[in-house]
Amino acid sequence: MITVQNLTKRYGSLIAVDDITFTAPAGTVTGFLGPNGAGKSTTMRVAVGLTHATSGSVRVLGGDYTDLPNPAARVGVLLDASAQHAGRTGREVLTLGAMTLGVPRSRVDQVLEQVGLTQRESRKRVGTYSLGMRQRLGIGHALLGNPEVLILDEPANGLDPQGIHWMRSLLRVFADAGGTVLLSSHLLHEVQQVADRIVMIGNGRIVVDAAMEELLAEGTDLETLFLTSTMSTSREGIAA
Ligand SMILES: Nc1ncnc2c1ncn2[C@@H]1O[C@H](COP(=O)(O)OP(=O)(O)OP(=O)(O)O)[C@@H](O)[C@H]1O
Repeated sequence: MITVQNLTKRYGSLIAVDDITFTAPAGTVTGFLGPNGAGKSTTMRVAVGLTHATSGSVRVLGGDYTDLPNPAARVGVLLDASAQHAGRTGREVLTLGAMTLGVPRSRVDQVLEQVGLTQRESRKRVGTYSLGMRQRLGIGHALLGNPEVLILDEPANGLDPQGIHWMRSLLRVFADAGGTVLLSSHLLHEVQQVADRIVMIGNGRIVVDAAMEELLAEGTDLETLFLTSTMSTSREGIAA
C-alpha cells in the first residue's frame, strides 16, 4: 500500500504538488494520470526518497521508503528507462542489480525471460537498445527483488502492441497476487484496460480519485474524463 498524505512539493515559487492525498491499496493497479507537468513524477520521486517533500508525506508499506530495510527488494521502481548506463549490457545491469539486492544471480535469467529480452539481446550494450527494450529492462530491474510494490513512471512508452499487452498482463497478475501498483501513463486506453483505481491530477491538485468501475459506470471513457477534468489545468487549456 502507498499512502500519500497532504503532500506538497515546491520548487522555489512553483508549486509542483499541492496538498494531495490519496491511497494506492494493495491488490490493485492505481492509474496515476495528469497532463504534462501535473506533478506525477514529482510525487513518485518523493515516494522513493529521491526528492524531499516540502510538507506532507508518502508512506510505502507503512513507512518512509528510505526507512525500509533493503527498500529496493520490497519496492520495484522504474522512473526513467532512458537513464540506464548506456555502456553496460542488459545482463550486466541486472546482474549488478541482483548483487546489490542480495538476490541469487539465477534471478537474472528468470527476469530476462519474464520481460521478454532474449539471451542475445541481454548481451548487447544498453546504448544500442530501443526505448521499448530499455523499458523491458527497467521493468525487469524493478522485478528483480520480487517486490510487493511497483512504482512505474510511463513504463509503456516505446513498447510495441505485444509489449503493452504483456505489461498489462504482468501488472494484472502482480496486483491479483496482492501487490500494489502505482502506474503513471499517458496511454489512457491502456490504463483503462488495467487500472482498478484512477487518481488524476492537474496543476498539482487531485481532480479525480475513484474506482475505475465507478467511472465507467457513469458511461464515460477515460480519455473524455481526462480531457474534461484536466482541461483548465493543462497547457492547452491554459492557452485556450
Ligand atoms: N527539479 C525540478 N526543479 C524545478 N522544477 C521542477 C523540477 N522537477 C519538476 N519540476 C516542475 O514541477 C512540475 C511538475 O513536474 P512533474 O515532472 O512532476 O510532472 P509530470 O506530471 O510527471 O509531467 P509529465 O507528464 O510531463 O512527465 C513541472 O512544472 C516541472 O517543471
